[in-house]
Amino acid sequence: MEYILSPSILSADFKTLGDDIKKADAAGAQWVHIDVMDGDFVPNISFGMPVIKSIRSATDKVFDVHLMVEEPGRFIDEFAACGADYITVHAEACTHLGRVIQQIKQKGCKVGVSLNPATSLSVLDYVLDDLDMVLIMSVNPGFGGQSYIEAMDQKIRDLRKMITDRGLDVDIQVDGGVTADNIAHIKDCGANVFVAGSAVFNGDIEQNIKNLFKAMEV
Ligand SMILES: O=C(CO)[C@H](O)[C@H](O)COP(=O)(O)O
Ligand SMILES: [Fe+2]
Repeated sequence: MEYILSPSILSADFKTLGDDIKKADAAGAQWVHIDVMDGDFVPNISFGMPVIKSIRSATDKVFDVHLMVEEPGRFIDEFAACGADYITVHAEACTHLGRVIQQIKQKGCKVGVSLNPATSLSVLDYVLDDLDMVLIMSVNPGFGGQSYIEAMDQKIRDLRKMITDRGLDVDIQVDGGVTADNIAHIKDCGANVFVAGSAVFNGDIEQNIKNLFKAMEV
Protein backbone atom coordinates (compact mmCIF):
# COMPACT_ATOMS: atom_id res chain seq x y z
CA MET A 1 0.00 0.00 0.00
CA GLU A 2 1.22 3.48 -0.80
CA TYR A 3 1.40 5.93 2.10
CA ILE A 4 0.84 9.53 1.11
CA LEU A 5 1.27 12.87 2.85
CA SER A 6 -1.04 15.64 1.63
CA PRO A 7 -0.17 18.98 3.28
CA SER A 8 -3.21 21.22 3.71
CA ILE A 9 -2.41 24.70 2.43
CA LEU A 10 -5.17 26.15 4.64
CA SER A 11 -2.42 26.57 7.25
CA ALA A 12 0.18 27.96 4.80
CA ASP A 13 1.23 31.59 4.65
CA PHE A 14 -0.94 32.97 1.84
CA LYS A 15 1.43 35.83 1.10
CA THR A 16 4.10 33.28 0.09
CA LEU A 17 1.78 30.44 -0.89
CA GLY A 18 3.73 29.33 -3.98
CA ASP A 19 6.99 29.17 -1.99
CA ASP A 20 5.36 27.20 0.84
CA ILE A 21 4.01 24.68 -1.67
CA LYS A 22 7.44 24.37 -3.32
CA LYS A 23 9.01 23.67 0.09
CA ALA A 24 6.47 20.94 0.84
CA ASP A 25 7.05 19.50 -2.63
CA ALA A 26 10.86 19.52 -2.20
CA ALA A 27 10.55 17.79 1.20
CA GLY A 28 8.79 14.87 -0.49
CA ALA A 29 5.10 15.41 0.24
CA GLN A 30 3.34 13.62 -2.62
CA TRP A 31 0.07 15.59 -2.78
CA VAL A 32 -1.23 19.11 -2.06
CA HIS A 33 -4.49 19.25 -0.06
CA ILE A 34 -6.68 22.19 -1.06
CA ASP A 35 -9.56 23.09 1.27
CA VAL A 36 -12.38 24.97 -0.43
CA MET A 37 -14.96 26.38 2.03
CA ASP A 38 -18.14 28.16 1.04
CA GLY A 39 -19.35 29.74 4.30
CA ASP A 40 -22.51 27.65 4.01
CA PHE A 41 -21.62 23.97 4.38
CA VAL A 42 -18.98 25.05 6.92
CA PRO A 43 -18.79 28.23 9.02
CA ASN A 44 -15.74 29.56 7.21
CA ILE A 45 -14.69 30.83 3.76
CA SER A 46 -11.27 29.98 2.29
CA PHE A 47 -10.57 30.38 -1.44
CA GLY A 48 -11.72 29.08 -4.80
CA MET A 49 -10.84 28.45 -8.42
CA PRO A 50 -8.58 31.47 -9.19
CA VAL A 51 -6.21 30.54 -6.35
CA ILE A 52 -6.08 26.89 -7.43
CA LYS A 53 -5.43 27.89 -11.03
CA SER A 54 -2.64 30.20 -9.93
CA ILE A 55 -0.81 27.70 -7.69
CA ARG A 56 -1.00 25.00 -10.38
CA SER A 57 2.25 26.49 -11.74
CA ALA A 58 4.07 26.05 -8.38
CA THR A 59 4.18 22.24 -8.50
CA ASP A 60 3.21 19.27 -10.60
CA LYS A 61 2.29 17.23 -7.51
CA VAL A 62 -1.22 15.80 -7.20
CA PHE A 63 -3.89 18.42 -6.39
CA ASP A 64 -6.23 16.90 -3.80
CA VAL A 65 -9.22 19.25 -3.68
CA HIS A 66 -11.49 18.91 -0.63
CA LEU A 67 -14.77 20.68 -1.35
CA MET A 68 -16.59 21.82 1.80
CA VAL A 69 -19.32 23.29 -0.37
CA GLU A 70 -23.11 22.82 -0.49
CA GLU A 71 -24.24 21.02 -3.66
CA PRO A 72 -20.73 20.83 -5.16
CA GLY A 73 -22.16 19.34 -8.35
CA ARG A 74 -22.70 22.97 -9.44
CA PHE A 75 -18.92 23.51 -9.72
CA ILE A 76 -17.28 20.23 -10.79
CA ASP A 77 -16.48 21.44 -14.34
CA GLU A 78 -14.75 24.55 -12.95
CA PHE A 79 -12.65 22.65 -10.38
CA ALA A 80 -11.58 20.10 -12.98
CA ALA A 81 -10.62 22.92 -15.35
CA CYS A 82 -8.40 24.68 -12.82
CA GLY A 83 -6.19 21.64 -12.28
CA ALA A 84 -7.74 19.32 -9.67
CA ASP A 85 -6.54 15.72 -9.83
CA TYR A 86 -8.74 14.42 -7.01
CA ILE A 87 -12.09 16.02 -6.22
CA THR A 88 -13.59 15.05 -2.86
CA VAL A 89 -17.15 16.02 -1.98
CA HIS A 90 -19.04 15.66 1.28
CA ALA A 91 -21.83 13.08 1.30
CA GLU A 92 -23.77 15.46 3.58
CA ALA A 93 -23.59 18.26 0.98
CA CYS A 94 -24.96 16.32 -2.00
CA THR A 95 -28.68 15.72 -2.57
CA HIS A 96 -27.74 13.33 -5.39
CA LEU A 97 -24.37 11.91 -4.35
CA GLY A 98 -24.28 9.25 -7.08
CA ARG A 99 -24.77 11.87 -9.78
CA VAL A 100 -21.95 14.07 -8.43
CA ILE A 101 -19.59 11.05 -8.30
CA GLN A 102 -20.33 10.38 -11.98
CA GLN A 103 -19.80 14.06 -12.87
CA ILE A 104 -16.31 13.94 -11.31
CA LYS A 105 -15.41 10.71 -13.13
CA GLN A 106 -16.65 12.09 -16.44
CA LYS A 107 -14.19 14.97 -16.06
CA GLY A 108 -11.34 12.44 -15.79
CA CYS A 109 -10.63 13.25 -12.13
CA LYS A 110 -10.21 10.78 -9.28
CA VAL A 111 -13.20 10.85 -6.97
CA GLY A 112 -13.38 10.99 -3.20
CA VAL A 113 -16.30 11.15 -0.77
CA SER A 114 -15.86 12.72 2.65
CA LEU A 115 -17.81 12.03 5.83
CA ASN A 116 -18.12 14.34 8.81
CA PRO A 117 -17.24 12.73 12.16
CA ALA A 118 -20.90 12.06 13.05
CA THR A 119 -21.85 10.58 9.67
CA SER A 120 -22.20 6.80 9.49
CA LEU A 121 -20.21 4.69 7.02
CA SER A 122 -23.54 3.30 5.83
CA VAL A 123 -23.91 6.25 3.41
CA LEU A 124 -21.13 4.55 1.41
CA ASP A 125 -22.97 1.23 1.05
CA TYR A 126 -24.14 1.77 -2.53
CA VAL A 127 -21.35 4.03 -3.84
CA LEU A 128 -18.12 2.59 -2.42
CA ASP A 129 -17.38 0.55 -5.56
CA ASP A 130 -17.30 3.78 -7.60
CA LEU A 131 -14.77 5.61 -5.41
CA ASP A 132 -11.01 6.11 -5.50
CA MET A 133 -10.88 7.49 -1.95
CA VAL A 134 -12.92 8.00 1.20
CA LEU A 135 -12.00 10.98 3.36
CA ILE A 136 -12.71 10.42 7.06
CA MET A 137 -12.93 13.83 8.72
CA SER A 138 -11.31 13.54 12.13
CA VAL A 139 -12.42 17.05 13.15
CA ASN A 140 -15.63 18.89 12.37
CA PRO A 141 -14.71 20.65 9.14
CA GLY A 142 -14.20 24.39 8.79
CA PHE A 143 -10.93 25.17 10.54
CA GLY A 144 -7.34 24.00 10.79
CA GLY A 145 -5.58 23.45 14.10
CA GLN A 146 -8.26 21.37 15.85
CA SER A 147 -7.63 18.16 17.81
CA TYR A 148 -8.09 14.67 16.36
CA ILE A 149 -11.36 13.05 17.50
CA GLU A 150 -10.37 9.68 18.99
CA ALA A 151 -13.67 8.02 18.09
CA MET A 152 -12.52 8.13 14.45
CA ASP A 153 -10.02 5.31 15.16
CA GLN A 154 -12.85 2.74 15.08
CA LYS A 155 -14.46 4.37 12.05
CA ILE A 156 -11.20 4.03 10.10
CA ARG A 157 -10.84 0.38 11.18
CA ASP A 158 -14.45 -0.35 10.16
CA LEU A 159 -13.95 1.33 6.79
CA ARG A 160 -10.74 -0.60 6.08
CA LYS A 161 -12.60 -3.83 6.83
CA MET A 162 -15.50 -2.80 4.56
CA ILE A 163 -13.06 -2.09 1.69
CA THR A 164 -11.11 -5.34 2.24
CA ASP A 165 -14.26 -7.46 2.56
CA ARG A 166 -15.44 -6.16 -0.82
CA GLY A 167 -12.04 -6.75 -2.43
CA LEU A 168 -11.72 -3.08 -3.40
CA ASP A 169 -8.71 -0.79 -3.78
CA VAL A 170 -9.91 2.45 -2.19
CA ASP A 171 -7.65 4.91 -0.36
CA ILE A 172 -8.57 6.02 3.15
CA GLN A 173 -7.65 9.62 3.77
CA VAL A 174 -7.76 11.12 7.26
CA ASP A 175 -8.04 14.89 7.69
CA GLY A 176 -7.93 16.91 10.90
CA GLY A 177 -5.56 16.99 13.85
CA VAL A 178 -2.97 14.71 12.25
CA THR A 179 0.46 15.21 13.86
CA ALA A 180 3.79 13.41 14.17
CA ASP A 181 2.51 12.10 17.51
CA ASN A 182 -0.57 10.31 16.17
CA ILE A 183 0.16 9.57 12.48
CA ALA A 184 1.59 6.06 13.14
CA HIS A 185 -1.50 5.15 15.18
CA ILE A 186 -3.85 6.44 12.47
CA LYS A 187 -1.89 4.38 9.93
CA ASP A 188 -2.27 1.30 12.15
CA CYS A 189 -6.04 1.87 12.15
CA GLY A 190 -5.98 1.49 8.35
CA ALA A 191 -5.51 4.95 6.80
CA ASN A 192 -3.01 5.47 3.98
CA VAL A 193 -3.44 9.14 2.98
CA PHE A 194 -2.69 11.69 5.68
CA VAL A 195 -3.67 15.36 5.53
CA ALA A 196 -1.73 17.68 7.82
CA GLY A 197 -2.10 21.46 7.88
CA SER A 198 -0.78 23.03 11.05
CA ALA A 199 1.63 20.11 11.62
CA VAL A 200 3.28 20.97 8.27
CA PHE A 201 3.04 24.74 7.88
CA ASN A 202 3.52 25.98 11.47
CA GLY A 203 7.28 26.38 11.77
CA ASP A 204 9.94 24.74 9.58
CA ILE A 205 8.02 23.09 6.71
CA GLU A 206 10.84 20.80 5.57
CA GLN A 207 11.68 19.61 9.09
CA ASN A 208 7.97 19.10 9.91
CA ILE A 209 7.53 16.93 6.82
CA LYS A 210 10.65 14.91 7.68
CA ASN A 211 9.25 14.35 11.18
CA LEU A 212 5.87 13.23 9.81
CA PHE A 213 7.45 10.75 7.35
CA LYS A 214 9.75 9.43 10.08
CA ALA A 215 6.82 8.96 12.45
CA MET A 216 4.88 7.28 9.64
CA GLU A 217 7.93 5.03 9.00
CA VAL A 218 7.63 5.05 5.22
O1 LIG B 1 -10.43 20.16 5.94
C1 LIG B 1 -9.84 20.77 6.81
C2 LIG B 1 -10.61 21.58 7.80
O2 LIG B 1 -11.94 21.50 7.55
C3 LIG B 1 -8.32 20.78 6.86
O3 LIG B 1 -7.82 19.99 5.79
C4 LIG B 1 -7.75 20.26 8.17
O4 LIG B 1 -8.35 20.81 9.26
C5 LIG B 1 -6.24 20.37 8.23
O5 LIG B 1 -5.78 21.14 9.27
P1 LIG B 1 -5.06 20.54 10.57
O6 LIG B 1 -4.08 19.48 10.09
O7 LIG B 1 -4.39 21.74 11.17
O8 LIG B 1 -6.13 19.94 11.45
FE1 LIG C 1 -9.37 19.21 4.28
